[in-house]
Amino acid sequence: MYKVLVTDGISQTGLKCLVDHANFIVERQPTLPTDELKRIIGDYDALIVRSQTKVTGELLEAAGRLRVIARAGVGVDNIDVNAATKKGIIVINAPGANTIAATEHTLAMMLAMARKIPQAHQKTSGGEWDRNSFKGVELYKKTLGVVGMGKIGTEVAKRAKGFGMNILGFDPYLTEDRAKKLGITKASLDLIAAEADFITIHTPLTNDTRGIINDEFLSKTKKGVRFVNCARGGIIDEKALVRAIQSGHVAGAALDVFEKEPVGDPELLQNPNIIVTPHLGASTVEAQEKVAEEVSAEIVEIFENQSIQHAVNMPQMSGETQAKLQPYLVLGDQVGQLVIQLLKNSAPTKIEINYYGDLIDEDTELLTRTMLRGVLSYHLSDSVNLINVLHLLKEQGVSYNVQKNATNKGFANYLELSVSQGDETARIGATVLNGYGARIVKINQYRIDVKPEKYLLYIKHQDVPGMIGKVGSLLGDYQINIGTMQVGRTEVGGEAIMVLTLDKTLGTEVSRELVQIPGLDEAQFLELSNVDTFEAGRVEPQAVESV
Ligand SMILES: NC(=O)C1=CN([C@@H]2O[C@H](COP(=O)(O)OP(=O)(O)OC[C@H]3O[C@@H](n4cnc5c(N)ncnc54)[C@H](O)[C@@H]3O)[C@@H](O)[C@H]2O)C=CC1
Ligand SMILES: O=C(O)CCC(=O)C(=O)O
Repeated sequence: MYKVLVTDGISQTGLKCLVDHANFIVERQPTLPTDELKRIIGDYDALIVRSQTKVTGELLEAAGRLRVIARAGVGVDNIDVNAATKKGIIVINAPGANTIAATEHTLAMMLAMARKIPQAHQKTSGGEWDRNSFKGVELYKKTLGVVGMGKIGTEVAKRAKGFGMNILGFDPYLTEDRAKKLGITKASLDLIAAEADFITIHTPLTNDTRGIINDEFLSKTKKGVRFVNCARGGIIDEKALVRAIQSGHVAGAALDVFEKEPVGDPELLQNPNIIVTPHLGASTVEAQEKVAEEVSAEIVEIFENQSIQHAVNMPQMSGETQAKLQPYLVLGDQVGQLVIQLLKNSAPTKIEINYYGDLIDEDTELLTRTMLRGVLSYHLSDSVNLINVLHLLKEQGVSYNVQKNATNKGFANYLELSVSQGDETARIGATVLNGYGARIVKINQYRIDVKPEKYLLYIKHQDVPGMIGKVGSLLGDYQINIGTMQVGRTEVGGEAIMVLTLDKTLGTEVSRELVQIPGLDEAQFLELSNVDTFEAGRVEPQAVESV
C-alpha cells in the first residue's frame, strides 16, 4: 500500500482515482507549518500540495520514503526541486490544467483595473452613489504587452485580441511564425516598455525573471501604463512599482501574487490604484478538479506502471518518442549493469557513452540516464534513480561524456558504454536488431552476439581446441544448463572470450573450478537484476524478412 499525504485544500473530487484505488491510502491535512509536516512526512510515499505548503530541503531530510511530490498546479517555486532531485524524489505538476482559470482571472483583473470595479464596489456597497470618481479607460485599440508567451500568455493574447487590443509578445521561445499565426507582434522587452498601455506577466519566477520589472524597466515605460501580475510575486519589484504609481507615472496595477504571501504591505494594500486578489488565478471549480485529477492519475501511473509524464526534474519526451526508445531503455539499463560488473565491480571514475546510427537523431537524455543508473546501481542499489543519477555522479566525482557519432558501426543503431578506473576500462557495445531484439555485440575489443539474459558467464581464455567442451562438461557436472554460447576472438590462437547464458546462478565453487581448466584465464559470473521486470518491453522477433 502506498500512503499519500494531501495538504492545501485540494479538490476531493479530483482525488477520486487515488481514493478509490485499492493500493493507495489517502490522508488529508490542512496546510501545516514545516515543523509539524516534518514530524509526519516520514510515513508517506507521495505528497500532493498547492502553493501554500513549503516543501523545503529541511523537510525532505525527514521524508525517508517519499518518492513523489505532486504540485496540483503549475509553479513549483514552493518546492525545493534541487533538494528533491538530490534525494531522487520525482517532482510532478499539472501543466495546462489551470491555464484557462489563470487566463480568465488575468482578463478579469485587467478589466476590473481599467474600470476601477473593486474601488467602485467598495464605495457603492458602503452606501455612497459616486459616479464621478471611477472613470475608467477602454481596452479597445490599446496595446497589450505580454511578457511570457507560454500557455497562459498565449490564451490571454488570444482573448485580448477579441477586445480589439494590439498585442506585443515577448518570450525567448516565441518565433516570428507563431506570432504571425496568433496575429500578434513578436517584441523585445524594450519595445513593450516603449509602446504598451497594459503589461501582463506570464513567466515563471526564475533567477532570470526575478525583478524583471524594476526601476530601470519602469523608467522606459509609457506614462499611464497599467500592470497585471497573475504569475508570481517577485517578477515585478513591488517597491519599484509602488514608487512609480505614487509618482503618477504608472496608472495602476492588478496583482494576484506577491513577493510574500499572504501579503501585508500597506503600500500595496491601501493604494487606491492597486487592486489585489489573494492568489486566486487557479481558483475555479474546474481548474481545481482538473489539477487534482491530473496529479492523482499520474501518481497511480508512477507507482503502478513506472510511467512518468510531467516530471519537472526529469527529461520530458512525447509518448511516441518514449515508445520508440523503450527497447533501448531496457537494453541501456542492462548494458550499464553488465559493464560495471566487467570492471570487476570497482567504482568507475570515468564513463563514456557513444551513440551511432539512428540513435543520433533521438533525444537520448533519458537513455543516457538509464545507462548511468545501471552503472551506479551496482554500488548504490535503490538509492540511485533517473532523477538523482547525474547529481550522484557529480557527488562521487565520476566524470561522464556523451557523444553522438555520424558513423554507424555496421548497425542501424548502436550504443557503446565504457567505464574506467585508472588504466582499467570495460566496454560494452549493443544494438537493437529490427525483428530480433536487443543484442550485446561487443565486449571490450571482442565482437560477439549475445541476447541479454538474467544469468551470464563471461570467460577469458586462450583460443585452443577443446575449450568449449571442457567448460560445457564442467557446467553439466553441476547441473547448470547452458542457454546459448558465443565465442569471440581477435586473432586465431590468441586471447578469446566466451559468453554463455545460463538457466541458473553459478556458485563460487564452479567459478573456482573453471579457472583450473588449463588455458582458461578468467571466469566471471554476471547477473542482470531486472530482466524479468523489463521482459515486457523487449522487441520480440517479428519476421526474418524485416531484418
Ligand atoms: N496566479 C495563479 O494562480 C497561477 C499562476 N501561474 C503562474 O504562471 C506562470 C506561467 O504559467 P504557464 O503559462 O502555464 O507556463 P508556461 O511554461 O506554459 O509558460 C511560461 C513561459 O514563460 C517564458 N519565459 C521564461 N522566462 C522568460 C523570460 N525571462 N522572459 C520572457 N519569457 C520567459 C517561457 O519561455 C514560457 O513560454 C507559471 O510559472 C506560474 O508561476 C500559473 C497558474 C496559476
Ligand atoms: O494552487 C493554486 O491555487 C495556485 C496556482 C498556481 O499559482 C500555479 O499553478 O502556479
